[in-house]
Order: sequence, then structure tokens, then C-alpha cells
Amino acid sequence: MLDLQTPKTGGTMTDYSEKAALILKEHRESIDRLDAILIYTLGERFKHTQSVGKLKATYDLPASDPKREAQQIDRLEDLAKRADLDPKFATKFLNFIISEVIQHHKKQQK
Ligand SMILES: O=C(O)C(=O)C[C@]1(C(=O)O)C=C[C@@H](O)C=C1
Repeated sequence: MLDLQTPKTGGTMTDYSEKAALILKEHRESIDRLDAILIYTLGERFKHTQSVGKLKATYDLPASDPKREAQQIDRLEDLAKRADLDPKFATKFLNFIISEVIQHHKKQQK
């Protein structure tokens, strides 16, 4: 990964902005790769929750499990701290996904 340093001697503004453009491109390529990982990972997660939904519908189990969610939130907060990610954001993100899953479960129960 390139890094941007202010040219002290010799470098022109054109050199500087060409380098900045290259660094931006590299970051965006990494972001695109990571976004793809996120999407594929979410797809895998939803495959499992779909199976869980089927199981819950078959055995007449409740769509949501607040005790399990509390454990997931605790674990995720800890992971987020270690990953240098805002734990509040991580919690919000998980709650967003889980509420979508619960909607899917409820539809499967109809
Ligand atoms: O583990 C379950 O029981 C699920 O239905 C999965 C899941 C989740 O998406 O992680 C969704 C709803 C529950 O409230 C808890 C967890």
C-alpha cells in the first residue's frame, strides 16, 4: 500500500495528486473486496437462519429468542472492541440483521 507524503523537495503538485489518485484507487479496491466478503458472509448467515426458521416453524418454536440475542450482543461487543470497531455500531448492525431474520421467521410460520 502506497502512502502519501507531502513532497519536500522536487515533487510537483501533479506528482502529488497522481499519487493521491493511486492511493485512493488502492483503498477503493480493498473496500470493494471487503464489501464482497460482507455480502457473501451475510448470504451464508441467511442460509443458516432460513434453516433455523424452518425448524422453528416445524416445531412451533418462538421466532425470537431474547436470551440468545443478549449473548450474541455481548460477544459481538467484545469482538468489536478487539477489531477496533465501534461496539455501538456493531450492536446496531447485529440488531438490524436479527430483526430482519425475525421477520423472515414469522413469515415462515404463517
Ligand atoms: O438463534 C436463533 O434462534 C435464531 O433464530 C437466529 C437469530 C439470529 O439471527 O442470530 C434470530 C432470531 C433470534 O432472536 C436469535 C438469533
